This record gives sequence, C-alpha cells and structure tokens, in this order.
Amino acid sequence: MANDIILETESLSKHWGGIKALDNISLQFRDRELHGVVGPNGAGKSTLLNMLCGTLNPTSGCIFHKGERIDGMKPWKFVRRGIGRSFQKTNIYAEVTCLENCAVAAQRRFTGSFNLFASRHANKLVREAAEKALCQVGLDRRIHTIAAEISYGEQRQLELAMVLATDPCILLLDEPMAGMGHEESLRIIELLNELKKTYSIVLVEHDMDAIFELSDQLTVLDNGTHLITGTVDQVRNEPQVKEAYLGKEEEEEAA
Ligand SMILES: Nc1ncnc2c1ncn2[C@@H]1O[C@H](COP(=O)(O)OP(=O)(O)OP(=O)(O)O)[C@@H](O)[C@H]1O
Repeated sequence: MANDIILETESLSKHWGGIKALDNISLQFRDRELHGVVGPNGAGKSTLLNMLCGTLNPTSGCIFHKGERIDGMKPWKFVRRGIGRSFQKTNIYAEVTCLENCAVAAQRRFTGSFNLFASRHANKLVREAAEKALCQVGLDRRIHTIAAEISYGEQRQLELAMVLATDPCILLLDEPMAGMGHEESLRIIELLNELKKTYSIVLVEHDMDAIFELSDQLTVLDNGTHLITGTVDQVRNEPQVKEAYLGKEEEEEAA
C-alpha cells in the first residue's frame, strides 16, 4: 500500500577502525516515495546505500524490509526481495548491446546466477524483463546498439534500466545525474518523477535543484551523523543544514 514503511534502518552504524562512516542512523523509507539523501563529501551517503543493498555489512544496528530483518543476508537475497541498486561509477559492459546488458541484470532476479541460457522459459522471461526496462527509460530504439556507442547520458539511462530489469520495488540510486549536462539531467528528472509513481526510490544526488524538485522526504547526513529528515521545506529552513553546507563552503573559500 502506498506510503507504508517498506525499508527501515535502526541505529545503523558502519565504522572503519576509528572512522565512523555512519553512526547510529535510524531512517524509514516509504512505499512509492522518493527519499532524497544529501550531505557534504564523506557524509556517509554511499555507505548507507551499500548497506541498504546488502553489499556492506553494518558494524551494528539493523535493516528491516517490510518488517523483516535483512541485514547480514547475502546481496542476491536483497535483489530477490526487490531491492535494486545503481552505482556512482558506470557499471555497464561497453562491448555488448543494451539488451544484453539488461539481460545480465535481469538474470540476477530470475535465476540468481549467470547461467543465462539455463532454460528456454527463463531465457524468455529474462529477455522480456530486459526489453521492458529499456522501454521504461526511453531506450527502446537503442535495444540492439552496442553500449559503447550510445552517449554518456544514455549510458546513465542504461544503468537505470539495468536496475529496473531486476524487477525491483525499491530503487537505490547513487548519483544518477553525475557528469550530465542540463538537458540530460532534465530527462532523468522527468524519468524519476515517472518512476516514483510505481517504485520507492532512495536517491543520493549532489544536484540540489534536482533533489529539491524530486524528494517527498529528504535526509541530510553530515560526517556520518543524521542531521534531519523532513519535507524539502522543513529541511531547507533548518539552521543546522545551512551550517553543514555553508560552513563547508566558507572553509573551502578560505583555503
Ligand atoms: N572501505 C573504506 N575504508 C575506510 N574508510 C572508508 C571506506 N569506505 C568509506 N570510508 C570512509 O567513510 C566515510 C563516508 O564515505 P562515503 O563514501 O559513504 O561518503 P559519501 O557521502 O558517499 O561521499 P561522496 O559524496 O564523496 O561520494 C568517508 O570518511 C570515507 O573516507
């Protein structure tokens, strides 16, 4: 049901020796909401996404999916539960087609292995999921194009398609607009506005205009700690947030 809590962290921490990458973070992510996560460099945003998709185990604390505890499970179990993650750095196979890239991703959902041609039925499901995902992001005309031959912006769209091909309920997106021009960013904003009607989205993004436009809820992290979660207006008016950002800018200007 829309707006139910679908993913939750309770006192979640990740420490690397003395570095507290994340410390004692309790957050709730709701069904069919876009939950933005922002914070200065090193705030712990990627660490949070890595734990939410199971690729990084917490030092302490818990993660719940639909009320069930899932921290410590293998990453493929997160995928099977519909938790899909995109990466900050490009994650595509440049030398094969867009369809084949998405098929490899879809394969993770249907068989949990890379045995792509295990059965004719599985193969058909994989292909359908891959085609559907490419259509969802508007790359239907690029299905048979080699990934290296599409533009940078289209490659970022392809990454989104690869997450969608895993048939997720929750999209964990790490800077999908990084390195994009204005026009390309607008296309991704439009796409995310559409996707958030169907999926829960956790969006880490440095583009503040985009995050303000898209977020139903917005969390600010700073130096591994949770500053605030609220609506965009609530967060924008919070003095601590201004300090976290302005403080850093002033330091940079003085340097
Ligand atoms: N494998 C690791 N070993 C040691 N420290 C790490 C490791 N991964 C992250 N850190 C540290 O944890 C902190 C949080 O890093 P993280 O990458 O989550 O920040 P971020 O908010 O995503 O930053 P950015 O916006 O620059 O991507 C940083 O101080 C970082 O140096």
